Amino acid sequence: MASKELPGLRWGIIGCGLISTWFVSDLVLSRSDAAANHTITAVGSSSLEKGNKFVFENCPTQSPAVYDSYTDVYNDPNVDIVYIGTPHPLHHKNVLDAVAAGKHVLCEKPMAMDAQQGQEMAEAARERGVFLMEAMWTRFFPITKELQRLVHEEKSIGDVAAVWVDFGIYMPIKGCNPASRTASKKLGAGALLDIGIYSLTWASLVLDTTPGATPDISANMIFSDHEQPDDRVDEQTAIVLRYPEQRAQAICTASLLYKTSGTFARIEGSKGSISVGGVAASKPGFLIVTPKDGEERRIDYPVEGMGFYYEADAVAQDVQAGRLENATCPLSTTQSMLSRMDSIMASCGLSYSG
Ligand SMILES: NC(=O)C1=CN([C@@H]2O[C@H](COP(=O)(O)OP(=O)(O)OC[C@H]3O[C@@H](n4cnc5c(N)ncnc54)[C@H](OP(=O)(O)O)[C@@H]3O)[C@@H](O)[C@H]2O)C=CC1
Ligand SMILES: O=C1OC[C@@H](O)[C@H](O)[C@H]1O
Repeated sequence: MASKELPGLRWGIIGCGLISTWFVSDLVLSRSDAAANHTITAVGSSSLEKGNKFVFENCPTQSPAVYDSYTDVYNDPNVDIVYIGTPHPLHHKNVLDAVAAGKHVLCEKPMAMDAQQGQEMAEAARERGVFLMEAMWTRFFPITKELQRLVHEEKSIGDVAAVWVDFGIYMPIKGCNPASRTASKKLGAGALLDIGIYSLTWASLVLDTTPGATPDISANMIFSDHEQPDDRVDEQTAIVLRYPEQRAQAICTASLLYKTSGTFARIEGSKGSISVGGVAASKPGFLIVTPKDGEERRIDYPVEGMGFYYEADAVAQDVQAGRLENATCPLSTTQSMLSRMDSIMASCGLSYSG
């Protein structure tokens, strides 16, 4: 009975790859704490066979229209919002096409390949009057909100002086299928854009306390060993962010050469420290709060499924309320992350253009 009062959202999914399988499985998960009702009404894929298999395997309780084109999803009147699960270099076109058809959009991370693309996408959505958000799901976990409350509201570790964040996943470029998005530069391969974005996000969650303020950034990359310099992408990236006014710094790393185990972030403050751990820096699971003059405590946050429904529920509430952006992941934040990645890539000599 109660679920009838929840906002309902009808999703069109484009791209039937890995992330879309995770996302729709979570959308259709039966949950006691659901804050929205999600229906998958359309799926767009490169082939009908792939689209039908995707539905059968990941959301068999749904009866979406399955199309062998993305355009049909954008034009389907039964779709409120398009979820974009294609490789990053396609996001710009996919978002602009969906927006032009008047659809709201949730687009996988990174929303764009650079800040200029991001700006164009944001402007297009604003002009068309539709909702747009980057699917930075990590920001929506209850544990992430609790960390922010502890650091910024309760000030449980005092003034923060340093943040370390590491996202390592064992996915060396040479071990991947050269045609896959995790190896091919044309499809956006590289550690910074794929996983470094999460390390930068955690640093931002803790240290971006003044709206519009930008840290000084320096960075270094270790590149894949392609023979042609133009084909190389970063296999490891190390970034230093300095916030001189706050007397604070962050060290953010991303690597495709090892898997980070357990704790992936540590925040040091004048009154103690907080460590954050979990499956990976994209999916946090526990906090360890260590006050200088108190007892250490560990707080666990188990989630059902993967946890993509937190962002999806938030989006459904925004759309129902007529908001065009989400307060937890506004377009200005996406833009700021894209600008930081632009400057990191430029300083390290990595370019995806052309
Ligand atoms: N939030 C998260 O935790 C995660 C986010 N991601 C993000 O999602 C995006 C997709 O990643 P992932 O699902 O791993 O990628 P996959 O390669 O597994 O899937 C991408 C899908 O995009 C479609 N596609 C359209 N054009 C192309 C093309 N030229 N080459 C390849 N695929 C194409 C294909 O679907 P079809 O044939 O059906 O059209 C393909 O299956 C990335 O931007 C990535 O950063 C990825 C993993 C986890
Ligand atoms: O969470 C993640 O882990 C694996 C990556 O390849 C992916 O894109 C990222 O979002």
